[in-house]
Amino acid sequence: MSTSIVSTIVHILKNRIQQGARSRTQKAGLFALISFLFLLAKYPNRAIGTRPRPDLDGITWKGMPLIGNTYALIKNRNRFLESIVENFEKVDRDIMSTTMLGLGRIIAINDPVLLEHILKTNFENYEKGYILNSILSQILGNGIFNSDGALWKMHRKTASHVFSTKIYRALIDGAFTTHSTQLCAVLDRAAKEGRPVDLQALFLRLTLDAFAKLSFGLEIDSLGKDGKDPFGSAFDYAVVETDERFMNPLWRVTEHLSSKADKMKSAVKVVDKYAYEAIQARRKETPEEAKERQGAGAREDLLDLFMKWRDEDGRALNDTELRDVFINFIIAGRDTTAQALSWMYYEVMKCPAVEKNIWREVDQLGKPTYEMLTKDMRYSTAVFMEALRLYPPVPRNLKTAVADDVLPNGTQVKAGDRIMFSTYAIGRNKAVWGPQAPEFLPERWFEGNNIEIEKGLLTNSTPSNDHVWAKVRKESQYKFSSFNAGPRICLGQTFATLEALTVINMISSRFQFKLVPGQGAPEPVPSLTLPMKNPLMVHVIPRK
Ligand code: HEM
Repeated sequence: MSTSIVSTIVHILKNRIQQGARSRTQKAGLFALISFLFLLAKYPNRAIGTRPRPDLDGITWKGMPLIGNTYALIKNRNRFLESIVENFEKVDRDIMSTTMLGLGRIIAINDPVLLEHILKTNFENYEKGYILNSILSQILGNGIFNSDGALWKMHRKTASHVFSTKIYRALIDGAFTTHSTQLCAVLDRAAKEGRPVDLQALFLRLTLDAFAKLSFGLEIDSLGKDGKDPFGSAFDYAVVETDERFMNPLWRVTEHLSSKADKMKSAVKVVDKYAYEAIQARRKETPEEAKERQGAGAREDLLDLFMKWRDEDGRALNDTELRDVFINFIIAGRDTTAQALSWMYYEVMKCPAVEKNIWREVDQLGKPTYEMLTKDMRYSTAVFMEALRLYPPVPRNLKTAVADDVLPNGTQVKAGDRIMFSTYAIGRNKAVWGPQAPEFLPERWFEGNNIEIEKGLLTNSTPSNDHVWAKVRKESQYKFSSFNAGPRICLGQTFATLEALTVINMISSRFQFKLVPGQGAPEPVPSLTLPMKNPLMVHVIPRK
């Protein structure tokens, strides 16, 4: 319906109201109709509340009256990431403007140059913002993922002290190896009993145990227990439900009308219990007990550091604030690495040449050490990076512009616009990664290999001797953005890589995995991270 027709109808109706006396109901009905038609005229192809943006005409994805692109985005919710990739390919551009109820104008970008501008060059202008904060705060509170400005700086600065080479060495000798050994025992048992296992669930248990111990001194021991993992189940539920809010502008109402609000509350309560127990236990600890826990190196964990923090008035963090630290770091430390390992092993199981190369590498190495993981496990590092490129555990992100800005390609951004970028889509963008972008090719990570590589081309070379394997390519943070980039780059990048390499070293030297037939290709479930929808069922076969 064209704007001028609607305006004429509105005009006629207005006159009619003024002309004759009407009953109250009639007046209300007419008023509602006029308001509706007025809105229709004002928002003919974009969501209510958004401004017309003729400057974005060339990149705008035309929407429906009043709701803009809301329906199209919700319709694709279950394959949202794939649809981003497809839409960018369809328009053959790396920028797109849409509007959505609740989120307003969203400018989606798919280009490392634009990403660098948002994440680094004009970093101060793009914040997480109010909408993101209100959606995430029930689970993440005001933790590092959900904060901006001074609060974010406090979290970042305090936490950064935990990530040092000294700690990494201790972790490889301790938690990483201990938990990987425990995982090997679980796999051993499954192999002996001929019982398939869910590899994704096991990786999640391993990373939860390792990170809870390291960060908050918690002994969750989910790997050692059979049956349900109460923390993991509650946490997963809360993360998936939280993500759903992005696609539902009325989530506050609909959650209350269904049983979701109560279920969400219960899930958060379960998660909180772990956090508060750890905090209480630490508050009760005597100086002698603290000394014993920290060991000879007086190593402080995350909880120690955040409990020691004081603002300029000497105020310490309260229990709720410490709880937020816990939850934010658990999502960072548990889900991401476990999901990356799950997607990686899925790809490895599909490609015997890659599997063989990993074996060649790990079979000539002994027990993991810091030097070995950082220098000698180059092929495995490439395999892990390749999995992160195609399956980034934080697959998309949203920022809000604080003030007007102009992107390097000339696109105008107005204050309040949202910028959406999907690391998943950038990782599959052929203009960025070459024609073989959608393929799993660890070889692309080696210097000297151009993008036209053949799968398994290097199968017959020997990883540690061949010059081709000499150095893993260091890509720009904006091209390979799976760990984010700029001032908010992932704090746990080295932690995650070393943990994953320890796991790969220890399990691939002892076991081969084979996909249980008939389960189909894994699909990601829409979430804040990138879990597989179904269990990743594998047969475990001892190698030696
Ligand atoms: C493969 C594993 C991992 C991947 C792919 C990954 C990726 C990311 C990404 C994309 C972000 C930016 C998120 C955002 O701003 O919304 C991020 C932030 C962060 N990550 Fe990781 N991460 C991984 C593992 C870890 C681990 C193991 C830790 C902790 C030990 C960690 C700690 C953090 C922290 C603290 C931030 C917040 C940084 C900030 O906002 O300043 N990450 N990570």
